[in-house]
Amino acid sequence: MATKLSLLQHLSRRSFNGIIKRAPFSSSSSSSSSSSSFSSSFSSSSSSNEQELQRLCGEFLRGCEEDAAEGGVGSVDLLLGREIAEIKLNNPKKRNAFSGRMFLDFEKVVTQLESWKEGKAVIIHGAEGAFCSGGDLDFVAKSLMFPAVGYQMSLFMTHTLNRFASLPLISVAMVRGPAHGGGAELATACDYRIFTRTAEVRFVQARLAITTGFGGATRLAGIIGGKQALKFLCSTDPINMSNGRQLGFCELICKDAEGLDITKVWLSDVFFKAPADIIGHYKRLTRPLDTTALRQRHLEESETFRETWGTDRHFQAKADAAAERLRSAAGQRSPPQSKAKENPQSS
Ligand SMILES: CC[C@@H](C(=O)O)C(=O)SCCNC(=O)CCNC(=O)[C@H](O)C(C)(C)COP(=O)(O)OP(=O)(O)OC[C@H]1O[C@@H](n2cnc3c(N)ncnc32)[C@H](O)[C@@H]1OP(=O)(O)O
Repeated sequence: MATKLSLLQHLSRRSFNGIIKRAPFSSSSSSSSSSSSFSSSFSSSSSSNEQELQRLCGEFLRGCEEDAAEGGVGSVDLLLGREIAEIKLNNPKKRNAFSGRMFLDFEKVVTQLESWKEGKAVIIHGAEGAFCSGGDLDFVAKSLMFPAVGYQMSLFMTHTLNRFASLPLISVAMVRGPAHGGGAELATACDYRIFTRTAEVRFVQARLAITTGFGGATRLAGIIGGKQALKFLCSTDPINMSNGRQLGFCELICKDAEGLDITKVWLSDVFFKAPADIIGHYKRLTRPLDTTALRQRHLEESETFRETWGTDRHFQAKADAAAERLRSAAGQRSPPQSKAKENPQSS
């Protein structure tokens, strides 16, 4: 039912209901350089819905700026080559989890790529043996555990990944090691995925009693079909070298050390006979026919995320998962799941 409402109607009924007043990101008085650079990326927006989207994303970015100013770790680095751009997620001590600073960086990288006319492809990968372990749980715990702020994050990342997916470039996620939670969602925003032997794409959100926040469920269903997507989202089973190609999720599997080189050779062999502008035209001409329905589904995904994010059940499941990680690091068996996970009314 929520999806039938316009974003603006929906927000006025549900977003600013007091929860957001407690949320650290709710301050809307200050303006900042990166929020204004973000705003400029909505250049064609004129409707009130899009202004509202812009405002909420701006608020999320201001919170990210606070994290960066307080010494937030990690970065998203862009390396522009002759034909290929490389985006490196760089927070290796946390398996390249997204800190506030990295959300900011990622948006800036997408803005830069939007004006890169010479390029043909972009590869996204992670530093030091991991792709990305999702949101930085320290940043999440400090600043994001409110439904209204989770919603801001979800709108922001879904929109930024849609901008990324619309670049006139062939995009590839080179997945080495874990791509969990938001990291798995990131991999779905690319045109193609190349796995190394250690790749493990896992939509762990269900275990955390939340749904996907970055548009990943909609995108996964587009890649492997609704029936398979439903299984991997609910079971949290991994997509890896044993099933990735069969599912149509990844194109190739290679050794860890060769991931980047193989990806570049594959891009060049398959795509680079075409000039950059022709690649851009074909990107546009092969995009989904019904983008309105896609946007509507993404909005529904963000609204569903808000329903599940920051609830008691989410807090409990997050604590259970952390305890489980500690136990498995210590080589112990896990006890039964907590009651909170079984009872959707507990939030
Ligand atoms: C916010 C968006 C939301 C969404 O919409 O999906 C999310 O993304 S929620 C976050 C979902 N992600 C997770 O729950 C992943 C948690 N991490 C893991 O399960 C494991 O770390 C791993 C990714 C499978 C890697 O395992 P392993 O290689 O064995 O490494 P360690 O577990 O020892 O981790 C090393 C180091 O990194 C820290 N770490 C890992 N992930 C995160 C994270 N997401 N945020 C912050 N820190 C993270 C981990 O705590 C270890 O730190 P030290 O103990 O200090 O070395």
